[in-house]
Amino acid sequence: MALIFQPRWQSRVDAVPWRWYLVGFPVTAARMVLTWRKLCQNTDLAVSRRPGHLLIGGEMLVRGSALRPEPPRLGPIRATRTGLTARIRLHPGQTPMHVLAVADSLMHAWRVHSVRVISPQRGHVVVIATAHDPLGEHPGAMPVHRPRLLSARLGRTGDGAAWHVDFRSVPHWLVVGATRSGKSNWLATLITELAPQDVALVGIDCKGGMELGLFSPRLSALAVSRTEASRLLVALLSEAETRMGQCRDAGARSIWDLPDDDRPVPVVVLVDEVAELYLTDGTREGKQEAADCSTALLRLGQLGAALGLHLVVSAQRFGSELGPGVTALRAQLGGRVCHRVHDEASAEMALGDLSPDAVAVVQSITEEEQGVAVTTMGGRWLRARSVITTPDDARESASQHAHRTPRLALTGPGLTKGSDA
Ligand SMILES: Nc1ncnc2c1ncn2[C@@H]1O[C@H](COP(=O)(O)OP(=O)(O)OP(=O)(O)O)[C@@H](O)[C@H]1O
Repeated sequence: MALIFQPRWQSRVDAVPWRWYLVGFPVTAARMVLTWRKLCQNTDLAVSRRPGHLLIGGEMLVRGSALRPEPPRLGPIRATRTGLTARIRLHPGQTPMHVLAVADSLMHAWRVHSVRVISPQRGHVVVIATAHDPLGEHPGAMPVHRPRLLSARLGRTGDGAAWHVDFRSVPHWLVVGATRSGKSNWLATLITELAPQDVALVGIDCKGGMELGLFSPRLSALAVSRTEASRLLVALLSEAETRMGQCRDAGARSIWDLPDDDRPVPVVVLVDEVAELYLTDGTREGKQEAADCSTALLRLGQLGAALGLHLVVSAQRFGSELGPGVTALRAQLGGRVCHRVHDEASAEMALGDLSPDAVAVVQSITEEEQGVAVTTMGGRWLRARSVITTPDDARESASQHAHRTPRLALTGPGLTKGSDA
């Protein structure tokens, strides 16, 4: 394999979107200035002013400027890496909602991919335009970065920023998507990002371990059937109780308040296709196992955040039809990622309780947009796309970081230990 060394300055220069700065931006800015008056007239953003002087005599005489609708003042237009920003001074009586209402017209007139409107100061709005859909391109490899513990960079968001998942701020996640929508790739990217960190990874993959088995060397435990999953979840609950006792003895409210040397390793529990845990074969044992799994997952969701036990649950559908406890578990999974889904109900289950607007956006994701998802971030929703992690990348990362796999006292009889799977 030939290694090509590239100086750091050169990679920085290559990363600058020169074409946009030199050609795209000047053309778009000129288009904005030239079409501004007409655009405002057509969208009712322009308002008519009274003429300057009005004099009425015996024989009527009217003086003053003709009634000409005045557009709001378009301030400086600045280029950004992904598009541009422009400041607009509103007329008296106008609010940011007036500009927001015509965002679609701005998008078409300026020929940009999307337009957002924010109001950093009363009487002004800033329009943020994105030139091209950053999620439409192949996401490519992510630049090397030093992740914060329990944080992972998964790809890019629709406004061109890095897509981060941080378990310290959002402890549990639900990942929904139809088949071939990109859920497994998302999980694989997450695991690849967490693998170099001092974190224990535990897998539950009741489809025989076909997805998470790739990461066996880096998993502290892997359950590949519902019976194993039920035992593993019980073992995790007893780990939660041990941690609770440890925190209680030290007078700490969470493991993060414990001294560094005493702090137990954070655990991320990854559940691939959670429906497999809930579906029963009708037997008494099957029903009992499903109920045990449901209760244990719910308790982990309720207790885990402070104890460094985190859940990532992936599902094609995640609704009350799976069984009792699902809606309560969903309420614990504050982080949401919803890929393309088959029906509105699935989008509603994933995002409806957090953001009704996002449900419509999920339904616009096409089959070609594999890996594109709508996610919640800092109280708002965003479109985002994960980078591609191939099975080879997954295997390589797992074996490269296998030595970091913490030993947890979780493996009971019948449980598949990660490195033996
Ligand atoms: N971020 C992405 N960008 C481009 N292609 C992607 C992305 N994520 C996934 N894909 C492609 O989409 C296909 C399906 O992805 P994946 O296996 O992750 O879907 P899935 O939702 O897990 O499907 P299933 O439920 O059937 O396992 C793969 O061929 C993968 O290469």
